[in-house]
Amino acid sequence: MTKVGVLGAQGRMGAEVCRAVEGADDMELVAAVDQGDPLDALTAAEVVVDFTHPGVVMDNLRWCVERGLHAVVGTTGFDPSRLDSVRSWLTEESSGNVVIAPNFGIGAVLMMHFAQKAAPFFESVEIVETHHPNKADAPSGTAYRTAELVAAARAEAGVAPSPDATTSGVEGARGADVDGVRVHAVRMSGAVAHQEVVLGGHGELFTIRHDSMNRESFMPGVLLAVRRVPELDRLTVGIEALLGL
Ligand SMILES: NC(=O)C1=CN([C@@H]2O[C@H](COP(=O)(O)OP(=O)(O)OC[C@H]3O[C@@H](n4cnc5c(N)ncnc54)[C@H](O)[C@@H]3O)[C@@H](O)[C@H]2O)C=CC1
Ligand SMILES: O=C(O)C1=N[C@H](C(=O)O)C[C@H](O)C1
Repeated sequence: MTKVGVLGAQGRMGAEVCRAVEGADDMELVAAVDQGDPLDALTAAEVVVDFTHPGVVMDNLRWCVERGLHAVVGTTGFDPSRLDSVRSWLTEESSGNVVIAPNFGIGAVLMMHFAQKAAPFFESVEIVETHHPNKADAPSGTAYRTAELVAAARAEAGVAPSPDATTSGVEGARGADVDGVRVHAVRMSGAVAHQEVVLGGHGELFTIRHDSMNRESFMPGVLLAVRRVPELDRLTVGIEALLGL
C-alpha cells in the first residue's frame, strides 16, 4: 500500500484526488491538508500530491523535497526558471522524486503530443484555451506547455515564425506570446477545461481539440504518477514518459 498525502485537499482537484486515492486498492490516504493546516501530517506519507495554487506550490514542494517525500504536482505556474529551482533542490541522495504535470488527462497529454508532431508541418499555429471562471492563472499551464513544445519542435525543424501582418490593434487582441506562439485564454461559466491547437497551411486548417468534462477525468493520470514516482529519476515534467510517448 502506498501511503498518500494530499495538499489542497479541500479544493476542486484535491477533493477528487482524496476520493480517487481512497478508492484505489493499492493506496492509503494518510493526510488531507489544506490552507492553514500544519504540514507535519504529511510526513506519514510516501507520496504527496499537490493541487493548490501557483503562489504557494514552490514552498510546499521544497518542504516535501527536504523531507525526502516523493511529490506529484498538478498545480500550474511552472515556467523554466521554477523548474530549474526544483532541479537544484533534487541533488541530495535523500531527496524524493518529483513529477510535475500541467495536465494529467490522458487525452490532453495526447493533444500536446500530437500538436508537437504537427507543428513543423504548418505555417501558422495558435492555441485557444477555455476554462471555468474560477481559474487563477492565464494562460493555463497546459496551454503554456503546449506552446513551449510546439515552439521547440518548430525551432528544431527550422520553421519560420507564424505569419502575422498586425501593426495596430487593441492590446491583448492577439493573445499572449509564449515562445513566439500566440495563446488565447477564454474564461467561461459552464466550462471545465478545453483547448484547441489550430494549425494552418496552404488551403487547410488542422484543429486538435481536447475537452475535460469533469475532474474525475484527471484521476487515472494522477494515480499513475503516484504509483510510478518512487522509481523515477528526480524530476519528471509531464506524464508523457509514463505513458510510453
Ligand atoms: N495538472 C492537472 O491535470 C490539473 C491542474 N490543475 C491545477 O491545480 C491547481 C488547483 O486547481 P483547483 O483544484 O481548481 O483549485 P481550488 O482553488 O479549487 O483548490 C486549491 C486548494 O488549495 C488550497 N490551498 C491554498 N493554499 C494552500 C496551502 N498553502 N497549503 C495547502 N492548501 C492550500 C485552497 O484552500 C484550496 O482548497 C491549479 O493550479 C490548477 O490549474 C487543475 C486541474 C487539473
Ligand atoms: O485550473 C484548471 O481547472 C485546470 N488547470 C490545468 C491547466 O492550467 O492547464 C489543467 C486543466 O486545464 C484544468
